Amino acid sequence: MSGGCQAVVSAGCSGVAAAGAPAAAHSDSGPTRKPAALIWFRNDLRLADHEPLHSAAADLQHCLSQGQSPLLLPFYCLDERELAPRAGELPQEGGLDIPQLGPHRLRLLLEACASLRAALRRLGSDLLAAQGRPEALVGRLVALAAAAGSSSMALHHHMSPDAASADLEDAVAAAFEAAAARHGLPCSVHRYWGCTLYHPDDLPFHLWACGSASSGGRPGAAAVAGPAAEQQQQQRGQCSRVNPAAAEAGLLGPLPTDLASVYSAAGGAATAALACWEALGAVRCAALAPACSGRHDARSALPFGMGEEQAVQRLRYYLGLEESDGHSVRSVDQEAPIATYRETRMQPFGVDSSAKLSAFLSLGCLSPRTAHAEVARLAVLEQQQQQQQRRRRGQASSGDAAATAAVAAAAGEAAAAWREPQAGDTWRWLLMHLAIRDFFVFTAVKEGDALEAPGGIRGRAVEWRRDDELFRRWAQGQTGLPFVDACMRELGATGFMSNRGRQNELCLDWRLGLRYFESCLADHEWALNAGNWAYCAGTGSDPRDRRFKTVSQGERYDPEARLIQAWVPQLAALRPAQLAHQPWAAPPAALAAAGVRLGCEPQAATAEAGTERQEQQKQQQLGGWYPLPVVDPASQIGKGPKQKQAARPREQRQQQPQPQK
Ligand SMILES: Cc1cc2nc3c(=O)[nH]c(=O)nc-3n(C[C@H](O)[C@H](O)[C@H](O)COP(=O)(O)OP(=O)(O)OC[C@H]3O[C@@H](n4cnc5c(N)ncnc54)[C@H](O)[C@@H]3O)c2cc1C
Repeated sequence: MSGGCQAVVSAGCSGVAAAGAPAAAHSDSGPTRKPAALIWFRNDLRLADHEPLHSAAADLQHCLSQGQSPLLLPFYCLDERELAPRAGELPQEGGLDIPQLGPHRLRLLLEACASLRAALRRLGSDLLAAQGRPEALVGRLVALAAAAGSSSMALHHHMSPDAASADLEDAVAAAFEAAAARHGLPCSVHRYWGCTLYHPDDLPFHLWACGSASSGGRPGAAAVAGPAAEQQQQQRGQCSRVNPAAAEAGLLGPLPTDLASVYSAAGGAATAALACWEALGAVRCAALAPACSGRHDARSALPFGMGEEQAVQRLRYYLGLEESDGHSVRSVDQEAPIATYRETRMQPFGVDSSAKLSAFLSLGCLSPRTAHAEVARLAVLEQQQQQQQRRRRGQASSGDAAATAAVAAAAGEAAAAWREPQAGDTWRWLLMHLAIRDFFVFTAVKEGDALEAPGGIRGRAVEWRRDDELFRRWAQGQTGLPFVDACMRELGATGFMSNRGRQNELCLDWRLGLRYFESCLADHEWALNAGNWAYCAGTGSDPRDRRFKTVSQGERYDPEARLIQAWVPQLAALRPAQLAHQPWAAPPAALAAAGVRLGCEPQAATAEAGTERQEQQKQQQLGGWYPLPVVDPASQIGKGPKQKQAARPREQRQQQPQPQK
C-alpha cells in the first residue's frame, strides 16, 4: 500500500479506526470533522455477523458521540468482467466461452442485493449499487464523499478466498488510495475474514505464505459463532444516513430484474457469452424467472427468495426452530428435516432432503457462524428438554428455573462444540459439512491457482480426454444415462444439482466441467467448486479414485427414480419406476406401454421443429425419444452389494446396447 493509507487486517471485533488513522495532522477529532467509511459488499450480502459493517459503524458511532457528522457508504459493484468468459486458459475451448457468472446465480445475486438494500433502508441507510468495475466505483465514491466535505476515508471489506480476488482487492485498495490522495484525504483500508466457520488464526498452521497479498499479520482471533455474532446483530442499528448525492450519481436507482439486460448492458463479450451459455446447455435465459419475481420452476429444489431473512428462515425451518417472544423454541408442528438429515442428505431429489443452505452461504446471506449459532440454540433446547424429562422421572432435583436454564445453556453450548458425528446424531452432521466447507476454502487459499492446474495440487501426469460433442451432450442432459441427464437438466433449468449428482462425470477433462459448473451453479463458490472437482478427478488432496458408477448411484440414492421422472419426461411413465434407471434394459412391452423409443429421433421429426410453445409442450409430454447411452452402460454399474444391477429379462441381457455416437 502506498500514500497516506495504512492497511489493517482485522480479525477481532474491536474497533479498528484508530489503527488506520494516519498522521496527527489529519486527526478526525473536532466537531467540524466528517469521517467517511465505505463498506464494500461482495459475497457477504448480510448485516448480521458482518465485521466490516460492524467495525465501521462502531467507529462512526464514536464520531457521532463526539458531535461529528460521519458518513457511511455501503456499496455493491457488479463486476462486469464476471459476466464475460474467463480469459481462455483452456486449450480448444469447445464452446465454453460462457460467462463466469451465469444467469441462475445472477438472479439470486440481484435478489440478495435487493434484500440487503431493503434491510439497510430500514436502518436509515442504503446500498449504493452499480455495474462496472469496483476499482472505478471506489474512485467515484471517494469523490462523492470529498464533495460532501469528508475529512478522512476508510474502506472496509471482507476478503475473498478466490485465487483471483487478491489482485482485485489490491487494485481496489490502490484505486481508493489514489482517489483519496487526489482529494488530499487521509485514508485507511481494513480487511476482514468472515466466510468460514473457523477463523484462519485458529488453525494450527499458517494459511498464508509470507509476503502474499493477504499477509501482514492478523491481529486477534474471532470467536467461532456464539456471542460475537449475536452481539453484532444487536448493534446493527448504527448506520448513519447515506449521502443524498449518491442518488444524483445514479447509485440508488432500482436494481435490474431482467437477467438478459444485465448481460447486454455489460457489452458484446457478455452478450456473446450468454448466447454461448444458452446454446451449450440448451436453456434460454428469457425462459428463466426474472429476479425478485417470486417465480420458480415448479420442480426447483431451491424455491426460495434470496436474502438474509430468507436464509435464517430456511435454516430455522430445517432445524425445527421458531422465534417466540424473542426466544428460539422448537417447532411443535412436525418433525424437523434435520432429524433425518443423515439418511436423506444424499438423496438427489426434494427440497428438504439436504439443508439447501449453499446458495445462502455462497452469497453470504448467511454466515457459517450464524448457522453454527442457530445449531447451538437447538443444542441448548435439546439439553433443556432432556433435563425436564429427567426431572419428570425424578432423576434430577427440581432446582430453581434460572439455574436449570443456565446449566442447560452451558451444556448446549458445550454440546455444539466440534466432535465427530456418530450414527444417532442429527445436527452434528450438518456442522460436519460446514467444517468440510471450511476445509475446501482453506485448501483453496493455500493452493490458489494450482488447484485448477490439469494435474492439480498433486501434479498428476494425466492426459485428459477432450470430446466436444460428448461434452455438449453431457451439458444438455442427452447422454442416454438417465440419472446423469436428469441432474444436468435440473442444473441447466434451475442452477441446482444435488451433491450426488455433482459427482457424476464422463472421464473428460475435468476442467471443462469445472467451468460449466461455475457458470451454471446458483451456489457457485470458486473454492468449493474447484476443490470438489479436483477431489472427483483425483487431483486434489485425496488421492483415492472417486469415480462414480453413475447408474448405480442413481439406483441407490433415488430408487423410485423421482429425479428422472421430474426431469426426463420421456421416461417418466416407465413402470416399475426403477426401469427408468436402465431403459435400455427394460422389456419392450414396458417401453411400448410408456411410449419410450430408444435411439436418435429421426431427422424428419426433428426437422419439424415447432414454435417455442410447441417445443415446451413436447418437453413436458410423457414418452418419446430418448438417446441410447453415450458410453457402455456396463461401465456405469457397480458390482457391490448395494449397487446391484437392476433386474432385467434374460433375453435383454444378451443385447448390451452399443454406445451411441
Ligand atoms: C463437483 C462439485 C462441485 C461443487 N461445487 C460447489 C459450489 O460451487 N458451491 C457449493 O456451495 N458447494 C459445492 N459443492 C458441494 C455440495 O455439492 C453442495 O454444497 C451441496 O450439494 C449443496 O446443497 P445443500 O446446501 O443442501 O448441502 P448439504 O449437503 O445439506 O450440506 C450443508 C452445507 O455444507 C457444505 N457442504 C456440503 N458438502 C460439501 C462439499 N462436498 N464441499 C464443500 N462444502 C460442502 C455446503 O456449504 C452446504 O450448504 C460441489 C460439489 C461437487 C462434487
